[in-house]
Amino acid sequence: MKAIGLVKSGEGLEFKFVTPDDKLRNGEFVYYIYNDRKVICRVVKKSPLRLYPDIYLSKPSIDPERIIKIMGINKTEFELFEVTASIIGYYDRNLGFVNPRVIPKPGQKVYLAEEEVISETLFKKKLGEVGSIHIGYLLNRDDDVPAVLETSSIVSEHMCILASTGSGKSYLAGVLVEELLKPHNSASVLILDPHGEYHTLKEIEGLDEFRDEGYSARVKILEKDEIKIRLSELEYDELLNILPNLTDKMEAILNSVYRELEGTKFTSNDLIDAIQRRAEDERDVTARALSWRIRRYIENVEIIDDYIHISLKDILRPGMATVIQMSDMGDLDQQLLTSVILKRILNARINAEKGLSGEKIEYPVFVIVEEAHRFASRDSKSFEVLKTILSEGRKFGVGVCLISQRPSKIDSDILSQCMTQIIMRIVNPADQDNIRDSVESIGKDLISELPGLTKGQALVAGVALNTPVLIRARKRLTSHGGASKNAPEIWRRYSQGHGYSEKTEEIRIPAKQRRLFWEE
Ligand SMILES: Nc1ncnc2c1ncn2[C@@H]1O[C@H](COP(=O)(O)OP(=O)(O)OP(=O)(O)O)[C@@H](O)[C@H]1O
Repeated sequence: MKAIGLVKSGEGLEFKFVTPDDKLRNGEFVYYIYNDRKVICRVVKKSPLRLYPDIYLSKPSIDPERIIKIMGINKTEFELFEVTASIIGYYDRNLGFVNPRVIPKPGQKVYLAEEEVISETLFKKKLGEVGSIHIGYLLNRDDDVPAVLETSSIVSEHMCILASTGSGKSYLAGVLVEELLKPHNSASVLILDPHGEYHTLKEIEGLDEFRDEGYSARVKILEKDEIKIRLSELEYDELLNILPNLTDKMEAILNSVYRELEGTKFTSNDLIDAIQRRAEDERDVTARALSWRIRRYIENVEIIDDYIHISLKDILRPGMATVIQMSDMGDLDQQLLTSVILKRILNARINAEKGLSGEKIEYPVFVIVEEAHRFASRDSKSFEVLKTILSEGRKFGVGVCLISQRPSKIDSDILSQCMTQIIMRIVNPADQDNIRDSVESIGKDLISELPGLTKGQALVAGVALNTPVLIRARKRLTSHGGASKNAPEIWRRYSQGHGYSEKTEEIRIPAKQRRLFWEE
């Protein structure tokens, strides 16, 4: 235990101490002793104790240190810092952080929190422990002090990764999936990937870190043609959403035929036949117009099929991540698919937990939704189901990680249910305000760090750890599928006649993995 400074004064929940340590940074953790307990504090401000008089600084050609020497002033005074620290509290296993409400006395020693103190107090889980996620390292340390999240908290109480574009969100999400697929988690993960950034996770299958006795993590990549939703699985509102400009009369007919066929595995022809049966005669304009719309629109939505249906058991399994690549789909298809899949996952979990009949998934599931503002805004077709999962999913073990560069577009009720937040560099002022409002647990001092973060750095807060920390993401074990393109490099290769090939090797999907659906 080595003291780094002595307390100067204090008030309320903050105190000041003086230190010669020029490496101590904002956000760093220090402690003082109270009743034999280590009271953890966060450095929130640091400034030189004594400033050089302006006159010394007016001549850049003369080193101010020389002037001080000539004048016989003690130089060390100018090398001391006054640091303001905010008290977090001592850590109690049952109560969490307890603020002793006693500020340290002037002259009392302040210590830099050692790695063991940090891992015991800031994080709920130890590195490599069952149910732990090694997300990165503390940002304010030169040495690698691991930052660890608790898996069960993110699955039961959801999380979000928010940042401006290019800040490293999907890179970090890749780290998260890697951790979830390590043997000590063996999670069941589904990734809804609208940009095709996660296929490189397939490399996991070739790495030793994801194997253990009897365990070997799997990653499935599903492309557009491999994903189908049976028409009869759509709810009435979803069906209505696909058919534009229905008159009231058409809507009334559609509603009544839907109710008639509900619960059966009906096809678009069954719908049309039922409409015709209701028509007054063969020339009934409304029935003909409605039938035409069904042929024109429903049969054109590529992911909807009369017979084939994606089987949840094929895509959700412990120790497996499935990436649904939606990059070749239109917006409507992406939202419908998200809505239907999430609804079925929730229902299958409810069925399993409550012992009801129907499709069941017996284990918790973690779903990563990239570009979440497109799926969790009020006008999205998948809004309702996401809202339900975010508010009720915890009871049934359906966890969600929302990833977005436009958090202000995500419905605030949904965002406020993400009880663990990873926030990276955010430049847009509207998004900064939105985060300040929706993330109560983070103090102003930490929010003010956001614009200054660089790629891969993040503020992590919420229930998966004991107190907010600034981190740098750990290095990925797999390559990153969303790496920024180096345009001049590519142009030069082309112009020099070498052509261009991505560095990342093509990820081969084994033939047996294509057997994903069942046909009835
Ligand atoms: N921790 C990191 N270490 C090294 N490189 C990183 C790290 N995080 C991100 N990068 C690199 O930065 C670039 C942008 O990262 P990433 O694709 O994760 O950003 P993003 O926030 O998801 O952007 P977008 O919103 O455009 O999808 C990539 O080239 C990635 O390889």
